Amino acid sequence: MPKVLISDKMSPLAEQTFKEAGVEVDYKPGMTKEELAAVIGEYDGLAIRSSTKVTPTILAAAKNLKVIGRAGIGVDNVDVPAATNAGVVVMNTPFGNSITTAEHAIALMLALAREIPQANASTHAGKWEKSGFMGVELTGKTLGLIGAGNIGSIVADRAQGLKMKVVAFDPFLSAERAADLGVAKVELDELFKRADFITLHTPLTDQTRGIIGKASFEKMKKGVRIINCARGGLIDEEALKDALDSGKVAGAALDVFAVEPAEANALFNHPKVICTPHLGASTTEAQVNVALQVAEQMAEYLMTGGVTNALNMPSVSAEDAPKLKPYMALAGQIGSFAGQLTEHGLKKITVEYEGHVAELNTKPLTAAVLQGLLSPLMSSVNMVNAPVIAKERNIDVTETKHDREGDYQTLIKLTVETEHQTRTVSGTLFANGAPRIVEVNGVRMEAELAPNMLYVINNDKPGFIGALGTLLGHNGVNIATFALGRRVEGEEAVCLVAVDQPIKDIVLDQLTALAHVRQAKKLSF
Ligand SMILES: NC(=O)C1=CN([C@@H]2O[C@H](COP(=O)(O)OP(=O)(O)OC[C@H]3O[C@@H](n4cnc5c(N)ncnc54)[C@H](O)[C@@H]3O)[C@@H](O)[C@H]2O)C=CC1
Ligand SMILES: O=C(O)C(=O)COP(=O)(O)O
Repeated sequence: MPKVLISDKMSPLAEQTFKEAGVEVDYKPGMTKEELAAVIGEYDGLAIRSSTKVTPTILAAAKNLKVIGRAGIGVDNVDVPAATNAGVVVMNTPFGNSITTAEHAIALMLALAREIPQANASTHAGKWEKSGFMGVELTGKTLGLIGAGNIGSIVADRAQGLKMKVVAFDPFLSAERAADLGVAKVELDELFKRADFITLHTPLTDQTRGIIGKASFEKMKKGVRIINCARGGLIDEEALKDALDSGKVAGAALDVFAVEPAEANALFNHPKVICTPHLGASTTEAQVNVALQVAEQMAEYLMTGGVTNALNMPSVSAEDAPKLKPYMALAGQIGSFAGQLTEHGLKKITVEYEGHVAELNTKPLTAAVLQGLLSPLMSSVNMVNAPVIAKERNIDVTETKHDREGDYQTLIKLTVETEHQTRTVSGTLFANGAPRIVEVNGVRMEAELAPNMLYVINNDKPGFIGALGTLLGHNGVNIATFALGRRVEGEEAVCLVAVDQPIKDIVLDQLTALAHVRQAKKLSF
């Protein structure tokens, strides 16, 4: 039974959902990083929010880990490239808390406009400062939206309900989408120039870190108000403090901070700053959504291989997972077959899908082909990291689907180009789901792959098969199945032999020395 650790505070529904799906679960929020490193080796899955930091050290200790599930959106607390290299799927729940977070941004904008937290504190203190809190109206004001994705779009919609004009900067926002949202797509400097309020809704990346800094404040309107419910590192906090002190910025509302938990911060206690402790996603509704969804997604992956909302692997629906399963085995075998024969640097890999298989989601199959192909050549390759490894090594990977009717109802063909040669191998599935190799280097055959196999290229001459059988027999190796094919009579032939005993190197040397043998290799599956 797979075992999952929930290491951040999460709705009890997550635990319940795991149990109902047949997954063992431990709920231990608030562990130190040392405590986490000490226990993570026991688990197949790790469910987190934003507190747990999944570092390379944690991943190195996570010997059994297969999936990390983020009950929420941002995964900047997970070293995703390190997880990918370790073959761990990272998934999030991209929509479960978006409405709630957008509402928090709107709430902070209203609170900023009317200084509600400050007025509240003053009134509780018995000061009755009626003239001390002169606010501004939102109606007719311009809201500058940095990032118009899921949350930014909801903020734009709600802001228009408040009769604001919305301008958006998002390099990936199309003109059509901007028109649908009713926002004006602008460049960042133009946004700074026009906005009365600015709200941030981008992930924290190398491009967005410090997107609001010293130089940006100089381009803004005097009296601008800034809201950040995305990630702390997006704003240079020191520069913001200076801009608040100079009066350039009239107020800032921050839910997120460069360092969290933020127990000390240059902006704390500033009279123009409103703070909440990363509460954007903290509503009953959002926490139910993300807890249920993350547990369902993780359990599905661990129990069926279905993949939803993964950041480092193609999706596989629960419906597709059983259909893909026999093809995964075939794809892996074809890849492994070619990989075991590869002796030179890989340049180009083409995977062609024909017939029934072409109607399926072939992305995971290509990943399985790559895993099979690269595994004999390097250690620790799996479906998650194989496409990344291929890319890092400049191996050109192409996937093609053919509509055409071929000789087989379903076929996967792999072409591998190395610095020295091109090799092909094709396979099909029989009606019972059993994989068969049906072509090698243009030679047709029908071979079932077994744990111990011999691959021989020989001249198509009388006497060869007899000599091979005699040699194996003399060495106590029993032949289980024998597949043979050739393109042209008397020329090159390919022979695939399944044997019941592993073949010793000395037998392979004798075989290579037989007349008419061009190449002989042991293969294992
Ligand atoms: N405070 C909180 O509790 C919560 C914070 N968040 C954070 O909110 C942020 C936004 O989340 P979503 O809207 O769901 O993400 P999303 O992925 O749907 O949208 C992000 C948008 O940012 C845009 N973007 C990327 N690079 C950009 C750049 N250099 N300049 C301008 N725009 C850029 C993208 O094109 C995309 O449209 C994330 O950082 C997420 O972690 C999300 C949920 C709760
Ligand atoms: O979903 C996100 O990106 C969030 O920032 C929410 O964080 P949390 O789960 O509340 O710690």
